[in-house]
Amino acid sequence: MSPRVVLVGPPGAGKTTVAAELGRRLGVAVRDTDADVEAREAMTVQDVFVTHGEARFRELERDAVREALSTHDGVLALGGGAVTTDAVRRSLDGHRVVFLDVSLTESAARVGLGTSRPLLLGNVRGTLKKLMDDRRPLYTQVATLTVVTDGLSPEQVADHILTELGETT
Ligand SMILES: Nc1ncnc2c1ncn2[C@@H]1O[C@H](COP(=O)(O)OP(=O)(O)O)[C@@H](O)[C@H]1O
Ligand SMILES: O=C(O)C1=C[C@@H](OP(=O)(O)O)[C@@H](O)[C@H](O)C1
Ligand SMILES: [Mg+2]
Repeated sequence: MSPRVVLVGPPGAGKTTVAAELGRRLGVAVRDTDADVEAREAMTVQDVFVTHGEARFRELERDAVREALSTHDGVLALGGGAVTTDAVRRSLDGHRVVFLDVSLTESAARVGLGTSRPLLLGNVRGTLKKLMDDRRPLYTQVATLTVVTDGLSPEQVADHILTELGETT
């Protein structure tokens, strides 16, 4: 069993939102590894970071990705930092992986000043810039398709992915 498509990309790229749209269009189930970690730990991602630290979050995330890649056959959204874990990148080999790309300006606007992304607390734009610069090679490495999402609605992003993947709904 393998997901129909896996979405990667930085915070604000629209992974969670576009996964839901793709799931609706394809009529398949949707999973998000952040939600899987939250369900397993019975706390928010933010609380996992505060209580157990980022290293523990990355282990839980790695396990959630492995589990979803082998048991889920719908659409799968990863957290933005999942690709920083070597084992996650290796596990994505052979899967259909879409990199949702986004500019710093648009990502910062989408993420806003909300506190739900613990890594972005404080200087949102500066932290996002460093994180996007550092991770770009990793997103590119795992992706089988890249979609630039600036100026597109989630529905338009989903359209584009379905067309590129040769899926008709
Ligand atoms: N293509 C888009 N255009 C405009 N806003 C978007 C788009 N995709 C997502 N958003 C908004 O940006 C925010 C972050 O989206 P989300 O799906 O949580 O991103 P991610 O999971 O990649 O961090 C949400 O408020 C969402 O409604
Ligand atoms: O970029 C990151 O390291 C993170 C992104 C978040 O997911 P989204 O990319 O869905 O916001 C979430 O996994 C956590 O806050 C860490
Ligand atoms: Mg998300």
